[in-house]
Parts: sequence; C-alpha cells; structure tokens
Amino acid sequence: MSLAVVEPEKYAAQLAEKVSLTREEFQAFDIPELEIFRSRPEHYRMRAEFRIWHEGEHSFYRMFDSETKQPFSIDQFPAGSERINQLMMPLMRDIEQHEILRKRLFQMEFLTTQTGEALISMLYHKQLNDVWKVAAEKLQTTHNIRIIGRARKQKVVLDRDYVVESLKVLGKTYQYTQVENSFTQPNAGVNEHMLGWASRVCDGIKGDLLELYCGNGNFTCVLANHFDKVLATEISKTSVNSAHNNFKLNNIQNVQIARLSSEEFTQAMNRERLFRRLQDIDLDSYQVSTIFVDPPRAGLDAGTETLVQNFDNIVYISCNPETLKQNLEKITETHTVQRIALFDQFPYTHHREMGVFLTRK
Ligand SMILES: C[S@@+](CC[C@H](N)C(=O)[O-])C[C@H]1O[C@@H](n2cnc3c(N)ncnc32)[C@H](O)[C@@H]1O
Repeated sequence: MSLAVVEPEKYAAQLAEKVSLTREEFQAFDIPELEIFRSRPEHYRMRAEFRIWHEGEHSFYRMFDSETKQPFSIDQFPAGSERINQLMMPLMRDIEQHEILRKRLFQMEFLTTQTGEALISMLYHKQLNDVWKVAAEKLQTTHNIRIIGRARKQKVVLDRDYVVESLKVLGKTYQYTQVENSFTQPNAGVNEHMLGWASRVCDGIKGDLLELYCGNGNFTCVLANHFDKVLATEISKTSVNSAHNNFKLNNIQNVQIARLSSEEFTQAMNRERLFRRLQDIDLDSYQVSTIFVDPPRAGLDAGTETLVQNFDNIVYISCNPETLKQNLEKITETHTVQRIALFDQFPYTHHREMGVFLTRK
C-alpha cells in the first residue's frame, strides 16, 4: 500500500483488518473491548513531502512506490489536506515560469493546518541569493503561503518557520504552533480523537502528571487541566521551545518542561546523575499519580520501562504495536490494562497508532 493511493471504498474493510489483527495480537494481555477511532477516508494528512522532477519546460511532483521503490509523478495527493491539493498545481505552474525558483529545486514539503495555513519548504541543490528571495516572496504573496528556502548549510525563512494549528477537543479549542521539520501528528482529525481519548482516560484522576516524549506539548496542553501540576520532558530543543509557546498560547500555567531524553530523565529520577537542565525543578515536589508516554517507534528503553512501573496510572500512546507489545510484557507484570484504543492515523498503510491505559494491580 502506498500513501499516494486512497481507496475510500476499501477503507472500512482495511480498518476492519487492522481491528481484528489488533484484537488477536493483544488478547494475551487480557484486554477489554478495543475502542476504535476512524480517520477521514481522504484529505487526512496535514503534511506531504514530494521529490521534484524536471523534464523539458515542465516540473512534476514525484513520490516513490513503497513496494517497487519506483518513482511516479502526481498532480494531486488525495491523502493530503484540501489545502495541499488546492496549492499543488497552481504553485508548480508558477514555479515553472521562474527559472530562479525552478532551477535545481529537488524537493518540496507542505505543512498545512485545519485553519488553512500553509508553510512550504523548497529544497535546492544550489545556494539561494537575493534574486531567489524576491521571486519567492512574490510566490508567497500570490498563493497566501509561507515559504522557507533550504540549501546546503542555508535556511532562508521569508516570514516565519511555523504554522498555528487549531484542534478541537471535547468542545474546547486549543492552539498549537507547529514548527517546520519538527514532529507533529500528521492526521489532525485522528489527533483530535487521541487527545479526547487521553482526556477522558485521565478525567477524575488526581495528583500530578509526569509526561515523557511530550513533543510540542500536543497532549500536555489538554491534560494539564486534569492534574494539579505537570512535569514534561522531551529531547528536541525545537519541540521544547514550541511547547513553551503552546503553554502560553493556551494559557497553561501548571507545567514545567525539561529538555532531557527519557534515558537521562530515568537517571535523574533514580538519583544516579544530576542535570543542570533540571536545576530549577524540584523533583520531590511532585506527587506523581500518572505517567504519560508517547515514544518514537523504538518504544520504551529498559530503564524507562521500569520507571513507568513506579506509578499508579500509565497512559501509553504508541505508533508501533510491536514495541508496545514488548513493553507490555513487562508492564503487565505490575499493571492491568483498563482501556485500549486503535487510532487510524495512517489509513491505507499497515501502520497502527494505539493507546493503552493501565492501573497498578
Ligand atoms: C511520537 S512523538 C510524540 C510527541 C508528542 N507527544 C505529540 O503528540 O506530538 C515522540 C517524541 O519523542 C521525542 N524523542 C525521541 N527520542 C526520545 C528520547 N530518547 N527521549 C525523549 N524524547 C525523545 C521526539 O523528539 C518526539 O517529539
């Protein structure tokens, strides 16, 4: 299956396959009824990345077949948001008219929002000069977009390097800055479902929250309302800065965030190592009832796996059922699965996003 192929008539059957596979794979953990969250069958991805191919006077967007690895040209990308599709061809026709914009352009990346913002990164095999800048500024104005030019050791931000997304969760709207080239959940609609699910799961739990892998504060902003205080950690500097902005944007004042890897944070919690990055944070002042983790595909490392077992409640969001299963082998020695959910972030692919809520036995 390829991201470029969208087959709405097959969506229900493909989701049903994922559901039965998930039930089968996780039944050994004595799971309750699987909660299922569907995607929109089309226009669900807020981001897209295309190679650019030049032939004669024309230029084309290209993707690669995931099985044959062969490139193919496209002029629409139905998985992408309406805004991406609306921009694709008018932008390319304009680029074709301007040699300075077109020459040695090899990749374009689109980052869009549900509110219609669009940030376009144009990647070149040449250095970008003032003539390029003037032409790109014109393109920016014509299409009401924001452009970033990239070349070797060069990043030209014409306006700003982020978009502001609006997400609606259980009737409340949250604002998020999403920065170019940093992690954000690609499927905005399913992200809203994930945030709503996590919010409902944490409803009524008291005490403080510890969150690892918090990214730009996607979950933090929503969950902060459920807890007295939140301590959040994340490895990427860009995401930590973005999270700070998002706490301000959403008027959230009970969160402290530290730029630490989960491995480093585990060392700090086990009092094995002191970190200057934690000097303003009194770890002992937190009465953590709940830990929330949303790791990358590799899942939790052994130290973090042991750390999460110290807390009464565990919320685990996973983009890789394989590593989730491995981590659950250990975690379910001390905790019971209370809720389990499948979020279809990636329709028409084999990828599955999951949520698990566990409490201490
Ligand atoms: C799946 S994303 C989730 C981010 C966030 N929860 C969200 O919903 O947008 C995983 C995050 O973990 C961060 N990360 C990757 N490896 C890490 C590590 N070893 N320690 C801490 N954070 C890490 C990445 O920078 C990324 O922001």
